[in-house]
Amino acid sequence: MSPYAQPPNKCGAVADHNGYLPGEQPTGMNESTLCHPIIDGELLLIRKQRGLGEGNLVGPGGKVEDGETAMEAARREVREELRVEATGVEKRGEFGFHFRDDTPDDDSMYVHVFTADGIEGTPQATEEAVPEWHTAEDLPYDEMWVDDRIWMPHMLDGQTFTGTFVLTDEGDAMHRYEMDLGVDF
Ligand SMILES: Nc1nc2c([nH]c(=O)n2[C@H]2C[C@H](O)[C@@H](COP(=O)(O)OP(=O)(O)OP(=O)(O)O)O2)c(=O)[nH]1
Repeated sequence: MSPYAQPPNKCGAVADHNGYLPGEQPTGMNESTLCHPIIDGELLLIRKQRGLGEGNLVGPGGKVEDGETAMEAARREVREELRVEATGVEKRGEFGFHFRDDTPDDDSMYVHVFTADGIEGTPQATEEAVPEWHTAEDLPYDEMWVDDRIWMPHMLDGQTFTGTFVLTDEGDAMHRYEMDLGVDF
C-alpha cells in the first residue's frame, strides 16, 4: 500500500496512480526526515559532511529511529546536527526518492519534509553538518540535490505536497518525477 495521501492537484510528469512505474514499488523503506527553518526570508541549510548526499547543501535531517515519530526525528536531527532547537515545526511534505538506472529499486528513501519558523540557540558546526543561511528567494540549487529546485519553491511558497522522484543510482540526475500539491497531513 502506498504511504501517500491522495491529493487533489497534480503537477509534473505522469506515472501510475501512486507515482510508481511497474517494478518501482520500494522493497524496503528507509524512513528519513528533512527540516527547514525559515526565518525572516532566510533558509537554514547544512553543508553535509558525510553520508548520503555528502558535500550537498541540504536541510538538516536523517533517519527515523524506532519508537519515534517523524516529527520527533526531524527535531532530534536538527538538535544533533546544528545544536539548536527547532520551533514551530510543521509537516509540509512526503517524498519517495528512488535511485535506479537498470537495477531493481531496493534503495528507496521515504522522506518526511518539515519547516520550522524559529530556532532556539545559535547553529554550530558539527561532524555531520556545517550551517549555512541562504536567502530563500535566491538559493544555490546547483549545490543541492537535483530535485530540490522542483519542490523547494513550493515549500517556500507555503504549499504542502507529496512526490515521487526517480534519480540515477548516483543521485546526480533525474529520470522523472511526479508531484502533488495541496495535501492534508
Ligand atoms: N533535499 C534533499 N534531501 C534528500 C534527497 N534525497 C535524500 O535522501 N535526502 C536526504 C534525506 C535525509 O535527510 C538524508 C539521507 O538520509 P539518511 O537517513 O541516510 O541521513 P544521514 O546520512 O544523515 O543519516 P543519519 O543522520 O540518520 O545517520 O538525505 C533529495 O533528493 N533532496
